[in-house]
Amino acid sequence: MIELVDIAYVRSGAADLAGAVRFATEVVGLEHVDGPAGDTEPGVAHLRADGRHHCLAFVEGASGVIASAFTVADPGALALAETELETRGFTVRRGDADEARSRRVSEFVAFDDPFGNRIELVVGQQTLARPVRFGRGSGITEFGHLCLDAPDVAEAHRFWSTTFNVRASDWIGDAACLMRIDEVHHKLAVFQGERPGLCHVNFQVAELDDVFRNWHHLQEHDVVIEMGPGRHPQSGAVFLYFLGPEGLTYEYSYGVRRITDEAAWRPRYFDPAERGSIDMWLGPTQKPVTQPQLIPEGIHP
Ligand SMILES: CC(C)c1ccc(C(=O)O)c(O)c1O
Ligand SMILES: [Fe+2]
Repeated sequence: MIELVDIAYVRSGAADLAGAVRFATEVVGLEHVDGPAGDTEPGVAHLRADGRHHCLAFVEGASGVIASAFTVADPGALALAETELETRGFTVRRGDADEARSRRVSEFVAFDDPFGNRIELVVGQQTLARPVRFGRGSGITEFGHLCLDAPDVAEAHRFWSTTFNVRASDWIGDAACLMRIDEVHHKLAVFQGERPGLCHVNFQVAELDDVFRNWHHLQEHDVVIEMGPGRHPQSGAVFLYFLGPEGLTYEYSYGVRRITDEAAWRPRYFDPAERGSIDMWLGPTQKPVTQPQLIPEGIHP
């Protein structure tokens, strides 16, 4: 069993790098770490939401998700994870020094989950001591969760829960499974989708008011709102999903549940056909747009 400590980052290709960064900073509110005072790496932009050096990196090139990353405790745990994955039949590749540097980690390995989502396990993710210089006052407090697509959600849960310390917190029938790796109701979700890809990235905001202020801001900037404002009965969070450039769906949410009594929690099964199973406020719901998984030839960017 491989112990994940936290989510680390999402790495995405961007056909229009400047446009993707502009949206992430001016609309979403993230910090562009490599801005005027930052260290620059040609063709790569790092976006920050919390203590992590970045939680989103755009790499100039074809649109699509390159990888979704999780931290493990230390180099020993990474070496054990590498062996464990290979024993289970996965092809695991060690990132080289330049790739690790670009990810601001000391070491990482990459493999594809059984559905073709590229996953990276990292150690030594860089923390920045200085406060986040948010691009706008959207109220972001942290990178909340990431959601992947898989054609068979039950099978995806089987993979994640038997390979990693990942537990189901709640199910939305065969449409989605919300999974935790710590007290937070979910840091990983899987949504049913034909092909691998990134369903969305989530950012927690400080106040309920932030969700509604952001909603107005998005509307003023003609951003496509995919869902919300609404409230998920699973985590109890008030949510807002919107579509950014490069086909990347962002979610703001406020008030995610923490599961503090691990022994007492039992996953619940919501019926996706029940109105209200995704939004307790009964607003219109739709599957967020998925950013397709890029299938890199040879070396991952
Ligand atoms: C619609 C998706 C999979 C979903 C469902 C529930 C929550 C939540 O309880 O917070 C999410 O964050 C989701 O992204
Ligand atoms: Fe979400």
